[in-house]
Amino acid sequence: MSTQRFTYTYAHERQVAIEAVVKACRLCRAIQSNLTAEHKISKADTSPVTVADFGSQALIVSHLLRAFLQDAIVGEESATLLRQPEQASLKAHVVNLVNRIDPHLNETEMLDAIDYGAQTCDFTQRYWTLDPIDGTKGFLRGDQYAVALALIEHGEPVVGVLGCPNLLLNPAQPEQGQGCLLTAVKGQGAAIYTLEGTRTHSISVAPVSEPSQARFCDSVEAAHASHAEHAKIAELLGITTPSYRIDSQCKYAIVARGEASIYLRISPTPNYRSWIWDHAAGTIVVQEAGGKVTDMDGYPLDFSLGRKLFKNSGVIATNGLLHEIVLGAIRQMIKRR
Ligand SMILES: Nc1ncnc2c1ncn2[C@@H]1O[C@H](COP(=O)(O)OS(=O)(=O)O)[C@@H](OP(=O)(O)O)[C@H]1O
Ligand SMILES: [Mg+2]
Ligand SMILES: [Mg+2]
Ligand SMILES: [Mg+2]
Repeated sequence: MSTQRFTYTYAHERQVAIEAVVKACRLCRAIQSNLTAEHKISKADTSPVTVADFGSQALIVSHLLRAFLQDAIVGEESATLLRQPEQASLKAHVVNLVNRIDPHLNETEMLDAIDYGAQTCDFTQRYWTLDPIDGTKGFLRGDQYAVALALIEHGEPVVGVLGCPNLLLNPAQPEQGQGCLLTAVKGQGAAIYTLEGTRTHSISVAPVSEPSQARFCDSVEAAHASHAEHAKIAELLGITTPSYRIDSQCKYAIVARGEASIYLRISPTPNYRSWIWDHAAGTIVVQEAGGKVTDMDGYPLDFSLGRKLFKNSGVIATNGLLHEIVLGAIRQMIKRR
C-alpha cells in the first residue's frame, strides 16, 4: 500500500495576504503623497502613528477575516485613541480614507477590525502578525516604509508579504518604477510582485562570501539601532563602504534581493526586545531567498512567546554565507565593550 504525504502549500493564505497588503499600500501611498503636520499623532509611548497606520490595519484585518474567520491576528495598533470622544474628527478621517479603498466597511466594523488586532492569542498556535506601517518615522519623512504581514505557525513564519511602496520594483531596471511586494512561503522560495499584486520574478540573496566585499544595511533612526556598534562590527569585518541606511523592513527586502548582504540591528536601548511584527515577514522573505536570520547570539527568532521576541536580543540577517563570520565579529565587539 502506498502512502502519500500531503504537503500544505498555503496558496490561499498567500493570495489573501497579497490582496490585503495591496489594498493597504494603495491607502498608504495616497496619504504619503499628501502628508501634512496634522497627520503625525503621538502614541502613549511617544512613538508616532498616523491615519494611514490605523487605516492599513483596518483594511488588512477585515480582508483576512473574510477568508479566515477563525484566525487570530496580532497587529501593532489599537482603536483606543480613535474611540475617544475628542478624536471624532480623526476617526472620521480614517473612515473616509478606508472607504475610498473598501466602501463596505462602516465605522463600527472599522474600529472593531483595528481592535481585533489588539487582542492576545495562543502564540504557540497559528496566528497572523501585522505591522500596518513599519517605519512610521520614514513614512512621515517621505522615505521608505513597509506594510508587513506574516502567518506564524508553531513559533515560526510560514507565509510573509512585505509591501514596499517606495522601493524600486527591479533595481536592475529602474525605469520600471517604484513600488513592489515581496512574498515568501516556507519551502517555496521568495518572489517580487508589483504593487497591484502581479508576480514578476523570483529573488535570491547575493553570493558574497568575502566579508570585506559585503554591503551592510541598518536603520536610519539612531534611536532604533546602535550605529556606533554597527560601525565597529563593519570595521572588524573589513567593510569600508558606509552602511545603506534605510527605514523599516525594506532592510530585509534589500538583503533578500542581493542589494546588501548583511542587516545589523543591535538596539541602543539595553534589554530592548523587538515586537514580533517588526521582523516576522522580513525573516521569512530573507530565509526563502537563501539567507539566514538570527538574534545577535545566533539563536533563531522565537515568535511563540507573545507580542515581543522575549528571548532574542538584537537581529542579524545575512545572505547565509556570511552569517557565522558576522556573529564572530559581534562576539569580538561585545568582548571589547
Ligand atoms: N529602541 C528601539 N530599538 C529598536 N527598535 C525600536 C526601538 N524603538 C522603536 N523601535 C522599532 O523600530 C521600528 C522601525 O525601525 P527601523 O529601524 O526599521 O526604521 S527607522 O529607520 O527607524 O525608521 C519601529 O516600528 P514602527 O513603530 O512600526 O515604525 C519600532 O517598533
Ligand atoms: Mg509604531
Ligand atoms: Mg514596525
Ligand atoms: Mg508600525
